[in-house]
Amino acid sequence: MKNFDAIVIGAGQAGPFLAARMAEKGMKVALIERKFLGGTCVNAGCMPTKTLVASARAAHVARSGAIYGVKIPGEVGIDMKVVRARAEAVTMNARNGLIGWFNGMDGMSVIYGHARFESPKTVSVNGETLTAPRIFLNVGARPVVPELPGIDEIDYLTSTSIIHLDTLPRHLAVIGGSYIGLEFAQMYRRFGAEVSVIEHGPKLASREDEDISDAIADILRSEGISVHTDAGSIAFARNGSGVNVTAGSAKIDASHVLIATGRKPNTDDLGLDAAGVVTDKRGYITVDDKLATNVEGIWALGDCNGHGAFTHTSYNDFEIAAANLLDGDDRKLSSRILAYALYIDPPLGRVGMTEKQARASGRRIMVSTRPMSRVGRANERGETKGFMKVIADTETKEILGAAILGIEGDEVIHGIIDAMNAGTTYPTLQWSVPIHPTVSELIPTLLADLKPVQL
Ligand SMILES: Cc1cc2nc3c(=O)[nH]c(=O)nc-3n(C[C@H](O)[C@H](O)[C@H](O)COP(=O)(O)OP(=O)(O)OC[C@H]3O[C@@H](n4cnc5c(N)ncnc54)[C@H](O)[C@@H]3O)c2cc1C
Ligand SMILES: NC(=O)c1ccc[n+]([C@@H]2O[C@H](COP(=O)([O-])OP(=O)(O)OC[C@H]3O[C@@H](n4cnc5c(N)ncnc54)[C@H](O)[C@@H]3O)[C@@H](O)[C@H]2O)c1
Repeated sequence: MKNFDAIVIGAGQAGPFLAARMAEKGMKVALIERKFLGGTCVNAGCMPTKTLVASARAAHVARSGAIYGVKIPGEVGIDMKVVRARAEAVTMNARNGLIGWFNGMDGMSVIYGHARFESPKTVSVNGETLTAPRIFLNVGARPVVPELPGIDEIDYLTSTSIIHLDTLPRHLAVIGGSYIGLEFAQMYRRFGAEVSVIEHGPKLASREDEDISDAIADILRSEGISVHTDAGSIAFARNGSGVNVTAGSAKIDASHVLIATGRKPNTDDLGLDAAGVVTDKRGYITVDDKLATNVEGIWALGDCNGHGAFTHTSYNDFEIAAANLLDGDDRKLSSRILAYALYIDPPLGRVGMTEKQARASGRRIMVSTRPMSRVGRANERGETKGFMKVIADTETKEILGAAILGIEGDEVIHGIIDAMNAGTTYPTLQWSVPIHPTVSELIPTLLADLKPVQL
């Protein structure tokens, strides 16, 4: 049996940083990872996909050159091998950066292998037993593949395998119309594939307000993507080297199928029963406001606790755990204001409540919207799709939430994220003096247009 002061299982976006902080404090730490340091974000998520999105945008801008008076002789072509190699290089730089950082770190043992609990204080990996008074779980999640008729007869892609594709599909059918599905749908359309999105719900990106979901669908349709919502029963049949996809009355002759129907936590093969750790019925580990599980000395961070499914929420879990356990601070999960972006182009930046959630909260609310076509910067850049929206509390004047679907929306939203985290009310933010010409300069104008809504 090997003794440690702490064991971290999973090297995603929380575990490595917490392990390093603990080692820095003089603790003897084991960091166990079954695949690659950096987890999903670095190896199969944000970093490769956003690199691919950048290639897709370059193709789109090149094709749009004529609008700007830029002449490109001949057709814009895509070299998928180069596209793939770029994403691979970004991943490898980040992964190797982590490997280099951990190499020779005092007090740190990085162990590659699949870890399982044997008891609340012991974990087995590669046939060895390790023990520690503190165990941190950062095991992440993986794609869900629904048992749809015919799925076992076909070759399908998931978000993990599609990033290794270095050829262009003739027709990509994307099952699932949320973050993963929509980012890949637009990307592959811009690479030159035909793309159909099949979503069984009534709206794309269904966590958003309907006006946002509708605007997203318009953006994708305007680029020639077929969008099928309320898709009815979905089934697959092999057709030579391709796949016939049926979705209600729609029939799609696809060459490739991407399954993007959600993710599930990697908690089913972790021996949680041996430790007595409780999960909810979907397998997410139950944690309190300080990320502690029901078993003393075991914490769960990142996607596996179901309180966020983003890199920044996982990293924030590390910050909360480190602040409480190492710095004598008192940080809580419930203080986090959720923000995220959807990286279609133009992107959607989001923070706080949707209008739907604000209405359901029973508050008296005010809402303001502004189309990007009335934003000077967007007109100058020739990219006027989308709109901005903000929701505020009529009585307290708090900003409750915002959505910026438009050029630089993922960056512009940070003005509102910062204001909300600082507790700034909308009348104060209205008096900021932003820079011209920017998209952000319209935020005070947007706030000035807040109108009460009928509940
Ligand atoms: C295609 C895609 C695009 C995304 N884009 C974005 C984005 O733009 N922005 C954003 O914020 N988020 C994005 N995400 C989500 C983001 O990647 C995750 O939320 C993020 O990686 C946080 O994960 P984590 O730290 O919880 O764990 P992960 O990063 O999933 O890491 C968990 C690690 O634990 C390891 N592991 C699991 N079980 C065991 C075990 N028993 N023993 C040893 N090791 C184990 C795994 O191998 C893995 O390395 C994207 C996800 C996908 C799939
Ligand atoms: N930009 C980002 O931050 C980003 C990008 C990609 C992924 N992610 C993370 O990855 C997670 C998973 O993303 P996702 O898009 O796979 O999942 P999701 O849970 O967000 O969406 C899944 C979608 O698939 C649909 N669906 C489910 N079953 C279906 C079926 N049988 N047929 C047709 N449609 C079906 C759902 O209605 C939903 O719209 C997200 O929660 C997100 O946090 C984040």
